[in-house]
Amino acid sequence: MIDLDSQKVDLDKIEKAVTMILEAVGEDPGREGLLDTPKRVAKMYAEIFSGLKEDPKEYFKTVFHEGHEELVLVKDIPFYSTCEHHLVPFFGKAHIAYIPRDGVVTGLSKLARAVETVAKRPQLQERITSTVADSLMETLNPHGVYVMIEAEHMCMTMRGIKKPGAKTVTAVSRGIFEADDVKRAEVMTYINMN
Ligand SMILES: Nc1nc2c(ncn2[C@@H]2O[C@H](COP(=O)(O)OP(=O)(O)OP(=O)(O)O)[C@@H](O)[C@H]2O)c(=O)[nH]1
Ligand SMILES: [Zn+2]
Repeated sequence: MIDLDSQKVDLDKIEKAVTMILEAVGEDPGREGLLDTPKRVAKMYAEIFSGLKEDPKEYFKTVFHEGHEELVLVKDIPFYSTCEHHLVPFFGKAHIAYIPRDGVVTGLSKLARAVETVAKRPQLQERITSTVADSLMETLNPHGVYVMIEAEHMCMTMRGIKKPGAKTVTAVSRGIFEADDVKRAEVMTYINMN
């Protein structure tokens, strides 16, 4: 499904950059505890940015014909992403709803896989929200898609304005959810339900 050859990340380049950062902040990259750090960080970046060369739309090619034309909602999907402005984490939960057209549904896990792929890039919360919604609209052509993401940004918590606990909510409505206030209110009720 995904071309693994295109996944190559320049680990050596990251290692050199991390060594330079350590030197620049006044650390000694040669001390015992830091010896393997550039290598570890390179591996970590390859992992947390692995979504850059993946296409979330690929997942929605797994479809079933179920005759179900009512709401499908997968909620509370945990995710971890990286803020593109500061390269520190932001994390939270994604909720994805859609109303299938002609009974075409995708695998439930594929919704979570799409979030995972899109989150594993240098990101903005708004872009994760709209990319997931648009990928689903473009592949499944459902009557509508509603995506809501709630997250805490470490760049607002551990540095800068330092407001731990502040939550950012982003939501995107496509298709019927844009036009139909009742449908949108219904899905928001389900998302807020325990
Ligand atoms: N819209 C949006 N902004 C984000 C996201 N993640 C981080 N930011 C913001 O990006 C902005 C970058 O602002 P700058 O003034 O360029 O950078 P800065 O001086 O480090 O800003 P402060 O965080 O206010 O200290 C900050 O306001 C962050 O809160 C996100 O997912 N979406
Ligand atoms: Zn940030």
